[in-house]
Amino acid sequence: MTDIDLQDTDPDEASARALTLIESLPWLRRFRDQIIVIKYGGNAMVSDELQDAFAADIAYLRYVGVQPVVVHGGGPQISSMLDRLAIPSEFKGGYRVTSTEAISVVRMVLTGQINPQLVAKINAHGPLATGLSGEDAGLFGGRRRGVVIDGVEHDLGRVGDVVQVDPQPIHDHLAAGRIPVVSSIAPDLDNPGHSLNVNADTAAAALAIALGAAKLVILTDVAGLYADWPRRDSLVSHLTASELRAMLPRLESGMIPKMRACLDAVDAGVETAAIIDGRVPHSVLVELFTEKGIGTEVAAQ
Ligand SMILES: Nc1ncnc2c1ncn2[C@@H]1O[C@H](COP(=O)(O)OP(=O)(O)O)[C@@H](O)[C@H]1O
Ligand SMILES: CC(=O)N[C@@H](CCC(=O)OP(=O)(O)O)C(=O)O
Repeated sequence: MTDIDLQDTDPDEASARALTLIESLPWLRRFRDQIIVIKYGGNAMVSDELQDAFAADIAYLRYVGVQPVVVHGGGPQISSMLDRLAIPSEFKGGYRVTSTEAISVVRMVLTGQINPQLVAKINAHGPLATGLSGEDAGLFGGRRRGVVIDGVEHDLGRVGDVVQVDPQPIHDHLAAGRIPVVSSIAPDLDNPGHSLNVNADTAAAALAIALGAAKLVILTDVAGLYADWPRRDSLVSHLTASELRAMLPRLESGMIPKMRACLDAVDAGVETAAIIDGRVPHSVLVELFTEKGIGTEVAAQ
């Protein structure tokens, strides 16, 4: 046993720490046994410190009785691998135009590199996480999509939407006490044997809906949604689904799939969806277990 020097214990500091812990009580109660889908974007993975903090948050959720499900992206990591291999890559309307050559690199980076790396980081806290891709056990079914920019339809190549989800493989892992970590690749339903590159925000929303998740949390590289981007004083902390619907046509590039994902999730019955700053270590815990949260929260009302 360690001796505690009572003279070193500052009662004010101890109370402040206790307040932070007790503030989490209603949220621990609210989310206990609930499924929460957390989308981890490539921009929030840029340092070992951030990845370690994220992995600790996910393990924490599991140990307090939440059922976390992680969906990850890796846009910047895919871009740098495509650059190294001299494969051209461009974005249209927030989606990567993905050639036949590029899709195998996307799959290699997401399912082959980022996914096992994240699983290993979470498993540093116990034998908890298991990796899977949207191609495993019929989890996702995808269909190709294009994008409309200024009224003109653009082809995106091997890019798709998740149009079908079989939540059973995820439920099986959750029932076994595991944390599923999912990469955003889907089999092409119209072209058996081929895969599609799915935006990870879109994949996370489809999974949250199919699982009946209590909340969707999306980590990104800004403090949240700015009503008047890039004016720093226009950060929105809470908005309703109808306010977001009205704002959607005015949003730019990367924010479009993200806010669309939040809206789709809330419209389909996920109680709340939040965009949070993945550059802030432990932002997942702050969002879930404090009264004020962090970032932008979307709710039906
Ligand atoms: N209204 C807005 N509010 C916040 N960020 C915005 C907005 N419009 C555009 N952005 C841009 O969207 C980016 C986030 O999208 P993206 O880069 O696709 O993120 P991620 O890689 O996390 O999926 C921000 O870094 C910011 O530059
Ligand atoms: C179609 C499409 O754009 N797919 C994304 C998939 C990865 C992703 O979404 O990663 P982030 O979450 O880090 O942005 C891409 O190729 O970059």
